[in-house]
Amino acid sequence: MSVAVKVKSVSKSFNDSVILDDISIDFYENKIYGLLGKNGVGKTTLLNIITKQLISKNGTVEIFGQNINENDGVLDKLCIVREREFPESDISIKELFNMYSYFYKYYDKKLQEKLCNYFKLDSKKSYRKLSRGMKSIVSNIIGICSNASITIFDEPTIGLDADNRQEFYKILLDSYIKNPRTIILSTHLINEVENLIENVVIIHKGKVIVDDSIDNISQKSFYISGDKSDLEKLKCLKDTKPDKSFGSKQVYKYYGDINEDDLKIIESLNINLEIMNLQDMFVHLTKRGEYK
Ligand SMILES: Nc1ncnc2c1ncn2[C@@H]1O[C@H](COP(=O)(O)OP(=O)(O)OP(=O)(O)O)[C@@H](O)[C@H]1O
Repeated sequence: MSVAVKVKSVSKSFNDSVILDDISIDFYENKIYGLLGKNGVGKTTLLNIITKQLISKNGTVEIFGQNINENDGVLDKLCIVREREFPESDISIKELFNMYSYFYKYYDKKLQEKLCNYFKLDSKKSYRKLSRGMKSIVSNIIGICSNASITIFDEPTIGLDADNRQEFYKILLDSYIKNPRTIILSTHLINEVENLIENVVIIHKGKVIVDDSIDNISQKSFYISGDKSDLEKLKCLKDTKPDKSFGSKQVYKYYGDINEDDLKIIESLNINLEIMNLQDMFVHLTKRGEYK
């Protein structure tokens, strides 16, 4: 499997505040990634560096093995869309679509028309006059129809109602099945993408703290519950606090490998092990100190 985007030792600071600290990530070809992180962690900054809209202090970005600073041409393989991508000029939606269809070699005009009808988008309308949600729909149509080898959606469902959010993910998956490519979804709405993404990258405090497949992650993410006196015997929970306590019962969230000794204790005592969902795992790994 070849690497579509290679981020190697990238760092970025703004006004002496380190946002990305020596980050390295391989985004593989034809996989769907979830890029996750709390507000202000640097997801957009990273995407801007990958798309050369921002220069990093050090490190390199390669697209299909080509350094973006040495070969501008490789950026043609990449499409990034976000709600605020387009200037607030009086350009019509149709003109915007035409611009993109001209730029992307495999742009799917037929699908664009189908999606415009489906979302009741009048392409003669000025982009500026669209609602926030409709602007997101325009961006998403461009991203899907671009058929770019690497397509990046930065918060694609901002402003969309629940129905349109579901529809977007369905259409994206359908398009991906017909034409597999590397898709990076940067989002806060983790529950929505959990069944769509194959790999997860989590950025926290300037570092990549998780870069793994959903399958591997689900084998390491657990709710562990039982009697306090039994749970105290587990080494993996040492120095951690329970998430919930009810009388003598406790529930812990745990991310990591469980050693053989702990597994034996779990089996022999009445300790319950359940797979934790991605959102809870994310919150668990990125939680801040107690609010006082
Ligand atoms: N041009 C800039 N000048 C100064 N600071 C910036 C600039 N761009 C981003 N930042 C700061 O860098 C940090 C990371 O911002 P970024 O937009 O990359 O975060 P994010 O993870 O995408 O956040 P969110 O999820 O809230 O959109 C923030 O503290 C932001 O204020």
